Amino acid sequence: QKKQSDKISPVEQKILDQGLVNIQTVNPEILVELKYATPDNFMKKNVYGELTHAYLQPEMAKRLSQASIFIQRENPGYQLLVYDAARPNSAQYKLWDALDDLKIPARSKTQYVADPKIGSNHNFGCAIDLTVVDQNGKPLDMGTPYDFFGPLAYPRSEQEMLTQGKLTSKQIANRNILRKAMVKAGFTVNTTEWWHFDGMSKKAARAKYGMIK
Ligand SMILES: C[C@@H](N)C(=O)N[C@H](C)C(=O)O
Ligand SMILES: [Zn+2]
Repeated sequence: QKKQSDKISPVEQKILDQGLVNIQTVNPEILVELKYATPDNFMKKNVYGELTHAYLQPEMAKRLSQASIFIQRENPGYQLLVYDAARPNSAQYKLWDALDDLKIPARSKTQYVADPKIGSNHNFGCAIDLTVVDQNGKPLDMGTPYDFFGPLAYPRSEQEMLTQGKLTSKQIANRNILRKAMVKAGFTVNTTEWWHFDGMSKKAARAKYGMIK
């Protein structure tokens, strides 16, 4: 992973002013590759501008740090790699609109991107997208890439995918390494995205925190 610049941009200063923290200041062992701040994402463009660090609410960052410590203790050499954390609601609209270009039917859109009018837990600094890397810094094989929008990525469909020979037991075991650490730290699993974890319900996040615009 590339060394991130230490410079704090105005958009990031606003996020810090809302009380969020840079997760790498809480635990520098957590790796970050903010996909939406690069063209390497499903929209093939940077939609984050000068937001290049991963921010979370302090209690979420603390829990993520616990998950990282757990992963490293149980699997020496492995580390968490964060793909996304706090996401401005303005970017949520861009993700939502981009699903139309992928021809995702309107009725299925919320399985993959939360409706920006309601807001995603990412918009409150209470959700994380991440994977695990091995001792060589290589992401574990989870059966699909990040933001693969379809049943192969659904935790709820893993047994079916295994039976159909579309996922291997090793790929499911790799997902379980990530899930075990995140659940132990108090996060909940998303049924349609193996990489996405929530720290609380959307209702609770909205009641407790302000939206990142
Ligand atoms: C788009 C994907 N990375 C994601 O985070 N989806 C969830 C459902 C969200 O937008 O909250
Ligand atoms: Zn997510």
